[in-house]
Amino acid sequence: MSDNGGSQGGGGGRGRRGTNRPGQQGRNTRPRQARRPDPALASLDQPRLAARDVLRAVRERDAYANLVLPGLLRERRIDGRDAALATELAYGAARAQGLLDAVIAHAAGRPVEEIDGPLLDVLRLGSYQLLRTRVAPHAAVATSVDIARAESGPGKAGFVNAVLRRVSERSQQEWIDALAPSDPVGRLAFGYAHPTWIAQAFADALGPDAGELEALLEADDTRPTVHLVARPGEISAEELSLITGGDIGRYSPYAVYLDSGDPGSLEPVREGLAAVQDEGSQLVARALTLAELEGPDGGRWLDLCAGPGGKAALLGALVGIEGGRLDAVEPVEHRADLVRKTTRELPVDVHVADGRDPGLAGGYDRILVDAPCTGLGALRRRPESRWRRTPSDVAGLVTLQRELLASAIGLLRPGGVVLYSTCSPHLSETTAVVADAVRRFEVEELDTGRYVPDVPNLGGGSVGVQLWPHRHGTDAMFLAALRKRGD
Ligand SMILES: C[S@@+](CC[C@H](N)C(=O)[O-])C[C@H]1O[C@@H](n2cnc3c(N)ncnc32)[C@H](O)[C@@H]1O
Repeated sequence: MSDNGGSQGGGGGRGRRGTNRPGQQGRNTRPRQARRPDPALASLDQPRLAARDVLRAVRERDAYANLVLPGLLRERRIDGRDAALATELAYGAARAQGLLDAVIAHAAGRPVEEIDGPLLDVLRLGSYQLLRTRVAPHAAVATSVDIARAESGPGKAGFVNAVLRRVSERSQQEWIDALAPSDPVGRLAFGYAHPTWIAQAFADALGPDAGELEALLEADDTRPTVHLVARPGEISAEELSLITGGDIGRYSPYAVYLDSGDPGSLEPVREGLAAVQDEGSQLVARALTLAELEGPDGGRWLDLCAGPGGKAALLGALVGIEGGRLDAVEPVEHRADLVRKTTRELPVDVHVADGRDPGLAGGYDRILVDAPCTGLGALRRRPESRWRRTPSDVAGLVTLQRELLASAIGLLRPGGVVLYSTCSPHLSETTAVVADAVRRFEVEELDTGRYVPDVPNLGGGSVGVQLWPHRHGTDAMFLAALRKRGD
């Protein structure tokens, strides 16, 4: 599913107002109940132990690193530089897992599946430091061996020591030269820690600009800047920038970029005047408001896939300025709750329903279909997700995307506009879904680039607009505006 995030890809983040990422429902995202402190672990390097515990939660219980880590840091009172180190190591090792595992397997002389899980976590942590940070090699090895010894005994610690020493014999580039596949896409994918099928999907979406694949993968292999949205009618981007010290965004009139720090601790975020939201998501919501209708805008707007509510909050604020109302549909109860919280005090009505048949009267002027998707455009924000997704995820999502877009078109009034968006650039989820709708229904595609004004480099694609991390610093959001033909 697409996201949002610290969460940004699909809308809001994890500020006090409680936004969450799409696609995270049903996961065990809470830090486990604090265990009784183990005296053997108390003497270990605490930031590294925290990072290791995050890797373990990701491996053992399918947890999301970016939701587990903040709780762990709070619970263990790890802050300042230690918190920054734990964050860098946990997210970095989760993101680079495929590359690290190939190196570990080679150094250990066996597939990683044959290495005990708890030792593999420690090896990933140590290898990440050796290959991708400036941590001194002896410190990377010694701290990892200490963790393995405290938990698994001296024999296992010896194994960790031997493998990490072998890893340390080559630089990251030397390992890439030795182990990467020889085909160009596979090689880039390996070096920038992406599954090859995802790099290939990116290359396909770049099309004639596929020469940018390396720049894209590099941007996608880096921790992103946090983007804030200044809620219209509550605070301006200028005021938010003054209060937070962040820079005003380049493209969205509501965006402010934060270099560092915990956005949840900022007063405007705590008070609900601002929230974490990728600038690309802001542009998507704004594009719906700018698209040209035929006939006047009656102020009946609909967000058909609203949870957790990042875009609904922006749309609710904007429709409210014109005296209109937004209906927000979300089938997952706890995500609908997040929409309610995020849109409190806005002219928004939340409906727990399936967007394919939401039971609402038609005749909407503007509809957003921010469809559930693979989220391949927001991998930067969800460190481990690239290693969880599989090509087989795509087909089921495409069916749902087509059905949701068809439902939206049915709910539009003639002359009304639907904006279809995904935080995935995968062509099956983007241009193919739109082309299918244009073929099957009485809709015309509008020139979507006009609704993201002043955003350069939108490429020459024939359908919709594709934003890219390496070009725009946003998640790889796709958007296309369709207008229903008049009677
Ligand atoms: C990409 S997210 C939307 C993000 C949201 N627009 C935001 O900005 O916060 C997709 C959402 O669609 C919801 N969804 C899944 N199946 C759906 C369906 N059949 N009808 C409507 N929404 C659905 C998911 O639960 C998820 O919350």
